[in-house]
Amino acid sequence: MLRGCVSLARGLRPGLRAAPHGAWPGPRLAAAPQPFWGHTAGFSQLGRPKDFALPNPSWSQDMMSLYNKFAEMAKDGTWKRIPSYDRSVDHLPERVRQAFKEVRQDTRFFLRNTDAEGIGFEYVMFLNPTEKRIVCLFQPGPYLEGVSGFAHGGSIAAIIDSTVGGCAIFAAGKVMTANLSINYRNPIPLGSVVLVDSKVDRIEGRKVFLSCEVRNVDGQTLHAEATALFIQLDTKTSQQQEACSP
Ligand SMILES: CCCCCCCC/C=C\CCCCCCCC(=O)SCCNC(=O)CCNC(=O)[C@H](O)C(C)(C)COP(=O)(O)OP(=O)(O)OC[C@H]1O[C@@H](n2cnc3c(N)ncnc32)[C@H](O)[C@@H]1OP(=O)(O)O
Repeated sequence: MLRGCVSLARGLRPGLRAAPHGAWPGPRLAAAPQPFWGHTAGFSQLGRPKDFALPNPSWSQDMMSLYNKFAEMAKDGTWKRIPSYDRSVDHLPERVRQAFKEVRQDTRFFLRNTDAEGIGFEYVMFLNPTEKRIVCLFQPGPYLEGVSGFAHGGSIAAIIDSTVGGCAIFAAGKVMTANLSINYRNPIPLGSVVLVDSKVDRIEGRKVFLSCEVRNVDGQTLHAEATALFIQLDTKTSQQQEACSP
């Protein structure tokens, strides 16, 4: 099974290649609380608060097996684990966060909206900078229920949006989702593990086009497939591989 997972992670999307990165505040948001994911620039975790994208006791054997496999592949730099925090601003490198000292303190990143382990979004993302691709290992907990026993479609959309969003940020800096189109093919059982495999297809001016597949661990079941369009908000901050620097 694990072999299947790895081949899935490596070869699921042979057509998908390459990309850079970035983040957000848009012109229309200038007067609003500053959004920020723009800086792909540093998936760094120096001096950061709790990193949620690390194993915890709620992770199933499948989740751990996949995590260990990707961690192994990360040793040569092919893949990079993306740290994950409970506030969006904490994803920014220190030098960038300094500019956000005035942002409100009561916010919470949607996918990390609970401290309890295992009941909500359990996930970890790995970035392949060369392929401009992010694979997210996702274990939906019981608080994500939609149809009895299965993950709510909105929660699936959220994890897809964030995974392709990570790719778009990496490729283009400050971005926002303009379009997300999802075909739900098979329900995702709560507590199971799926791979959300996303990549940048192409960039045309400010438009970043991406695609994504959600499959089970052996790759045989397609749970969902999606396409997305992200719009780059600030071309001046566009960066390419800087985000990959440690
Ligand atoms: C969080 C921590 C991150 C840390 C980073 C590292 C860690 C990575 C890990 C994890 C990453 C997590 C990432 C999360 C990701 C979540 C993202 C969201 O959910 S965003 C919320 C939902 N989206 C909105 O609320 C947008 C609302 N819409 C707007 O604000 C605007 O419409 C916007 C900015 C999208 C575009 O507005 P304009 O004024 O800048 O640009 P215009 O001129 O309208 O469009 C530009 C071009 O794009 C086309 N376009 C725009 N929208 C389109 C659409 N829906 N479909 C097709 N084309 C569209 C237009 O036709 C135009 O094309 P022509 O230049 O004329 O060829």
